[in-house]
Amino acid sequence: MTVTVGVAGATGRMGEAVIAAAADRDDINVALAVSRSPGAHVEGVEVEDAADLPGLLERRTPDVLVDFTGPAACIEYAATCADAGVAFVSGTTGLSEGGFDALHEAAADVPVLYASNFSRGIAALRRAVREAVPALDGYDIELTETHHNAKRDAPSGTALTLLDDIDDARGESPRVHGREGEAPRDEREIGVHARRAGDIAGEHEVLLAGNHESLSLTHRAGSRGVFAAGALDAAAWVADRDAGWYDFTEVLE
Ligand SMILES: NC(=O)C1=CN([C@@H]2O[C@H](COP(=O)(O)OP(=O)(O)OC[C@H]3O[C@@H](n4cnc5c(N)ncnc54)[C@H](OP(=O)(O)O)[C@@H]3O)[C@@H](O)[C@H]2O)C=CC1
Ligand SMILES: O=C(O)C1=N[C@H](C(=O)O)C[C@H](O)C1
Repeated sequence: MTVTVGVAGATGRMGEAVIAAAADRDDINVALAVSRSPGAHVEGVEVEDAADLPGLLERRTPDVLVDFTGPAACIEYAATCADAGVAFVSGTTGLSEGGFDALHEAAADVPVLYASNFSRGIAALRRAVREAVPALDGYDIELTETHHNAKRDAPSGTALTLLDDIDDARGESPRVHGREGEAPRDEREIGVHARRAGDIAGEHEVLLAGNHESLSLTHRAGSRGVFAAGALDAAAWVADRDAGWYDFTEVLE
């Protein structure tokens, strides 16, 4: 079965990667691409004006809209998809709690699949973290993420997901963002460090140290292609589901 997708944020780094990845697949057809900078062509696909999204969804009838934009656009497009009966897949990060509430509202009407990271390696890292944290009770934990110099949100969405995983595994811990001054670290705190440099696609390290040993769990994305492939796998998986909230881990089961 071929799944037809629309791509929101088509002129962005991820939008371009998604359209390029779709061009290599037989199971995905890009029916529509939008951004606030229409007129461009990405892999031969014409990028249209995001302001026309409601009408474009009605005329082109994609099965799924794949969104990599910014928080405001993500919330707006989720509601537009809910009105149009189009499934919504989003990897946009930087959403507030209210933003997630808005996505959950859309999930009452259409399938919504959200992931702060669409790489399989990060899914495996999350499992490893959930296993390591209780096994290394009392060890200090520090989380470091590194991304390209144009990334807007910090810490990354993936870092926030990993912090939630750590809280689930050992109870809520205070988060210390960067560190300066003279006080030693609190034994329960988690240091969170966000680095921005060059064109790094995305790196996350969870460091656990104590008892004269340390364990470093690290994931490095080699290119955005890895996220694009995961997002398209998610689009293909979610296209014919019932309305509801879905997670990338379900795609991988
Ligand atoms: N979950 C995952 O696996 C991944 C998630 N991401 C996340 O995806 C998002 C996009 O990242 P990236 O592609 O690097 O960002 P870019 O800035 O390169 O691209 C963003 C795109 O979204 C459009 N856009 C932004 N805001 C709006 C808006 N309000 N209305 C309409 N269009 C808008 C931009 O259009 P315009 O040209 O008009 O500005 C642009 O096309 C980020 O939140 C990032 O963290 C990134 C990689 C992987
Ligand atoms: O903006 C990016 O580039 C990325 N954003 C996501 C995040 O915030 O975790 C995922 C990935 O690390 C790349």
